[in-house]
Amino acid sequence: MAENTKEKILIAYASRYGSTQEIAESMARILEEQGFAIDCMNVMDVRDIGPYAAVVAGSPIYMGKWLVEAVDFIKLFRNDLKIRPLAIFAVGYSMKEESDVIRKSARASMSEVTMYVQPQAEGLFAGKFDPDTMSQADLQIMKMAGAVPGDARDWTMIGNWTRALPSILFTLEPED
Ligand SMILES: Cc1cc2nc3c(=O)[nH]c(=O)nc-3n(C[C@H](O)[C@H](O)[C@H](O)COP(=O)(O)O)c2cc1C
Repeated sequence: MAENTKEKILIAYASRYGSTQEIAESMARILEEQGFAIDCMNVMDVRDIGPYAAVVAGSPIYMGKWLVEAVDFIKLFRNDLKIRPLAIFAVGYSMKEESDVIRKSARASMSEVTMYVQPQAEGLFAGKFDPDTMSQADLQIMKMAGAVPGDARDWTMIGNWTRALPSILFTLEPED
């Protein structure tokens, strides 16, 4: 049983086909095991940031950008997010391959967000392409991009990033 602080953390995600939701839920389980109280919910269901000591917010990348509801969430709550620790993460199929160019373009998907807030941690995770769950329009785009179906989520990487969060988010500022 973890003996950590009982700080309450919000994990807010956007997700069109569920793969980012599953990543958020796995983060929630890990942080709960560490003793935190977690609310994990879609960004569209968040009404108030007030009860939370810290926030983790994530979105899949579509056409190089976060989903609009995730950006709207950050914009709407930016004043509350500025005064508490924040981590953000992006999920994209391109990240199944490791390269500086890919990481750079994935980080660029968060530039709309980092215009408003300054997160203490940023995560970039590979996502999932499941043709069976996708709209025809989205499927066509993925096919045109030459994407090969598969689940590239790296649960070890996601777990390691999540386990490191508390010490990053709750590091006390030195007193002067
Ligand atoms: C229409 C479309 C556009 C996409 N654009 C990108 C992209 O620009 N960069 C990227 O890395 N992944 C891209 N992806 C892949 C998604 O980010 C990936 O499948 C992700 O896991 C989906 O998350 P979700 O299941 O939570 O919606 C795209 C997928 C679709 C269907």
